[in-house]
Order: sequence, then C-alpha cells, then structure tokens
Amino acid sequence: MSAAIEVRRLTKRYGRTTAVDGLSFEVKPGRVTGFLGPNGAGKSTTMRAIVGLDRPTSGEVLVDGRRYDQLEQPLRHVGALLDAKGVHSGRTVRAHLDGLALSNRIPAGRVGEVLEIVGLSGVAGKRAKGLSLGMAQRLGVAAALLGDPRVLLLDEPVNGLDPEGILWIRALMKRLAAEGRTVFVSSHLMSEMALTADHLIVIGQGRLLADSSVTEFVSRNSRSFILIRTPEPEKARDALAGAGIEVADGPDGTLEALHTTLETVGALVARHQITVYEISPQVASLEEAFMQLTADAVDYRAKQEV
Ligand SMILES: Nc1ncnc2c1ncn2[C@@H]1O[C@H](COP(=O)(O)OP(=O)(O)OP(=O)(O)O)[C@@H](O)[C@H]1O
Repeated sequence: MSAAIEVRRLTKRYGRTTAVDGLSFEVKPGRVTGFLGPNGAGKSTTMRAIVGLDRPTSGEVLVDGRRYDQLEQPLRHVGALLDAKGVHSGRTVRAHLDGLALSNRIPAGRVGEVLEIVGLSGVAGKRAKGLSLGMAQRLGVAAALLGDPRVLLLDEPVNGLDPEGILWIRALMKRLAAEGRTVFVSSHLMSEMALTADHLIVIGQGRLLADSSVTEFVSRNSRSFILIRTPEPEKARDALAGAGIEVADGPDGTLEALHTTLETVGALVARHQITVYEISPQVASLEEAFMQLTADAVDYRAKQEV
C-alpha cells in the first residue's frame, strides 16, 4: 500500500536550534502509527511541517503525493489536532464548527455528525472557550474530522483527558484506522503507544531512531531473563554454564539466565541441589526499552550549533 504521508530528508532549524535533522519516514494507511520521542525531540515541528504550518529549512513533506499547500481542499485530505490548549473562540461549539465548515466548503450537515462522533452534541450551545481541557480536546478532534479526511494527525491527544476520555480516543483512533484511514499520533509515552499503535516511528533530537511494528520493537528492544537469587551463586553459575545457558550478573548478587525458561532453570537447580530463594521470569518494560533507546537523544534544549 502506498504511503499517505512521506517525510523526505526533513530539516527544520529555528535560529541555531536544529529541531528536525534530516528526518525521513513514511506513514501508511489502515493502521495507527505512533510518533514517539522524548520532550523536544521534534514531533510537533514535524507534524506542523506536514500541514504546512512550518516551512522546512530543507527537505519536503508530502500528503497523498503533494505538498500541503498544493492540496485543493486540504481539510478533506488531512485533519489535524495540533494545539492541545483548545479553542479560544468566544463562539459556541456549534458556531465554531459551522465557521470552519463554511470556510472549507464542507456541507453544514457534517457538523452534527462530528459532534455526535466526539460526544459533544449535548454541549453544542456552550461557549468553546469555557470548555474543560478534555472537552476542548474533543472539539479539536471534531474539527479534525470535519472534512472526513483520509489522513489524521493527532499531537498528544491523550493529554488532559480523564480515563474515560483516554479509552474513547484510543477506540476512535483504532476505528479510523480500521476504516482504512491513515492515523498518525504523537506521544512521549511508550506505554500509551503500546496500547494503541500498530506501527512506531521513534525519533530523538530530530533524528530517526526506529521505524518498525510495535511487535518488532518489543522483541528487539525489551530484555527478558530468569532471575535467580541464591546463596550459592558460584555453584549456580557453573551449573548454568555447564548446561550451555548464558548467564549475567544482576543487582544485589543475583544472576540472570538468558534465552531460557523457568522450567529449565528450575530443573537444573534441583538436579544440582542448589539452594535458591527466588527464581522468577523478568521482562524489561517497554517504557524501559524506549528510555534505553532514546537515552542518548534526550536533550530538552535540542542541539545547539556551536
Ligand atoms: N517556534 C520555535 N522557535 C524556536 N524553537 C522552537 C520552536 N518550535 C520548537 N522549537 C524547538 O525545537 C525543538 C523541538 O521541539 P518540538 O516541539 O518539535 O518537540 P516535541 O518532540 O514535539 O516535544 P514535546 O513532546 O515537548 O512537545 C525544541 O528544542 C524546541 O524548543
């Protein structure tokens, strides 16, 4: 399937700060693609470049094969939720969406539909600027959906939502992807992406660190082992080595048996009559894997050219 978003050698500098540094990747339809990176990694800058709000210093970004400013009716191609702070309009929720529909030649009837989708029909007459952050997020999503676009960009949509709102946005993103749309969603939380995304683009300091399915990312980056706590570490180490099992030193004098199973280690210590206080399977969390991958790239000020 061809890509709906193509980022090609994108670089964006603000003065001496390089926010995005030669970044290339593609986002495909029919799945949720998570855009992950620590604070200041360049996610928002990349998303703003996709919808033409930031001009690349070099490189280009295409949506459906064209630059955003070449799209005839951009809102019908791509819908974006970029500013989590919500709408400051003094108009009502419905009037705000009516205005957007009118200026983008979208039939007025669509406003009622999107209000229904985001669950705001009941507050359509309320002033937009008085909405809670969670409701403002929903209004932002309604605006993004207004043109029934095939491509959706959501910058940290979970921010400010309560648990029910979080479940709602996750389900909505999955549904939109299942309809064959391209859903590109940023987050600085790996745990959130693990629950929502099918595919991951990971960046740090404006550069690509990973472009893979979530499953691949987990198997490549998470470390699992059998933890052994024993007063006879030397004996245990010899027994494991004798059975061809790789063993590493863990914290507090523990041992870590790699690429093996709980059953194998259990049978081995029994056969060698080794006293053990604990044998347990351990899996490094995805969050740890992500922190590990991005550790060198965390820099809240981004790279300064000297
Ligand atoms: N308009 C701007 N002027 C100057 N510097 C900017 C501007 N926008 C972004 N930056 C800088 O570019 C870098 C990348 O910022 P960006 O907001 O794209 O990162 P991010 O990954 O979205 O981070 P966060 O998760 O904190 O939103 C940061 O160092 C930021 O300070």
